[in-house]
Amino acid sequence: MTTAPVGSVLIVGAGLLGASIGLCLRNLGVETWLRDASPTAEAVGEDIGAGLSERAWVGQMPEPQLVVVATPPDVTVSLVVAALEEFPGAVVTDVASVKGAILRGLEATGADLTRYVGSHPMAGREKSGPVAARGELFTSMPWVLCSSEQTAPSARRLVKALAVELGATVTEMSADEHDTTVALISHLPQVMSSLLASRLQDTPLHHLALSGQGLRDTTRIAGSDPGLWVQILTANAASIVPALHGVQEDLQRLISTLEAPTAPGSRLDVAQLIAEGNAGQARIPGKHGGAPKAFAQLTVLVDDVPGTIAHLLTFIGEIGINLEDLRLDHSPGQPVGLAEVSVEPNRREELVEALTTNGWKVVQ
Ligand SMILES: NC(=O)c1ccc[n+]([C@@H]2O[C@H](COP(=O)([O-])OP(=O)(O)OC[C@H]3O[C@@H](n4cnc5c(N)ncnc54)[C@H](O)[C@@H]3O)[C@@H](O)[C@H]2O)c1
Ligand SMILES: O=C(O)C(=O)C[C@]1(C(=O)O)C=C[C@@H](O)C=C1
Repeated sequence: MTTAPVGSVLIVGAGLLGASIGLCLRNLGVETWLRDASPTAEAVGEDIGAGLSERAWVGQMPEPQLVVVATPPDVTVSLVVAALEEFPGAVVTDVASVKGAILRGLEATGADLTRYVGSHPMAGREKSGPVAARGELFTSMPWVLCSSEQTAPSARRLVKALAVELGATVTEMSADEHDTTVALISHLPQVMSSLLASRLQDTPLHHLALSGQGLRDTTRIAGSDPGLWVQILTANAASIVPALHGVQEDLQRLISTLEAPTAPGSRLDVAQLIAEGNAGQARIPGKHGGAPKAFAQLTVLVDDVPGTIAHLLTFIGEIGINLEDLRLDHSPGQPVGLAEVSVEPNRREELVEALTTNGWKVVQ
């Protein structure tokens, strides 16, 4: 990709997102520098191989071709403006989870935004900081680009090339369309997960010990950073509130129905509500951003000893079957794990046979 960064890249904010971008760029051989308000985050970023710490290499950082601001949303406007001023030859992007408030904040400063492109990788984790960074975080994940009326085509091309180089799939839309979209597909899930998990605060531990995968699936992102999410939710409140009203209506409907569960029509109403969930869930696209696709699953029993999962994955690769997804679980109190493997439906039978013939125990 000829338009990908060939000069150096400066990442401002060496946390989860910044260090993940750095790890990936370094793997691609791009000279990458890290700047963080926290000296520790900057040093850890360098230690994990996400880039060179500006503090540790005083005066040695060249003028970057691209600056990526990967800090919390509430400091993003001032850092973008500062980067545009400090590096007059560089394109500047940010990766904040809200785009409208940031664009309006930037416009209000009167800064020349021809070299600025807002962006948002739709990939992340419920953890913060450089230690949680992953070089492959963006592989096959969507990355939204929000150019403004002022954005120069060359700036847009460079940031698009960055996302593509990091393995992401680029979608372009206005900042406002972005914010309405993420209110439903990212911000509402965070709120629902947090509200659900908050119900567990007083639950006795021996009750929680019975939790199955359902609770884990629906509460993973409840572990997210409150400091970051207070900024995201308040900055996008105007788009989130209508989505919350929709949930409120459905909740009220369910409460009323379950208050009279045997009344005529109640069972149908409950079934309808669950079916509406089925219909929504089936519309979520699969891997690679393609059309929704149902993969076939099978569960393999794996000994809880080092290297077993690696053996299993190598075996699947060697017989020429593409692993579409993998989920690991543990049998409570047992020295075995359960590896749930997803493959193309037409390869499932072949895989089950190959695994069983070669001594693996397929349990489902
Ligand atoms: N966490 C996610 O899943 C995710 C996904 C996509 C986008 N984002 C966006 O990416 C941005 C960063 O999120 P994160 O999860 O990496 O957070 P993080 O807390 O892991 O990292 C943020 C880093 O920014 C640094 N920082 C704060 N103020 C600074 C300043 N004034 N100057 C320089 N550095 C400063 C912090 O010290 C920290 O190291 C946010 O805007 C967030 O909305 C997050
Ligand atoms: O997987 C997760 O931990 C996330 O929720 C990441 C997620 C998302 O909603 O997809 C969360 C917020 C970001 O702005 C982008 C990505």
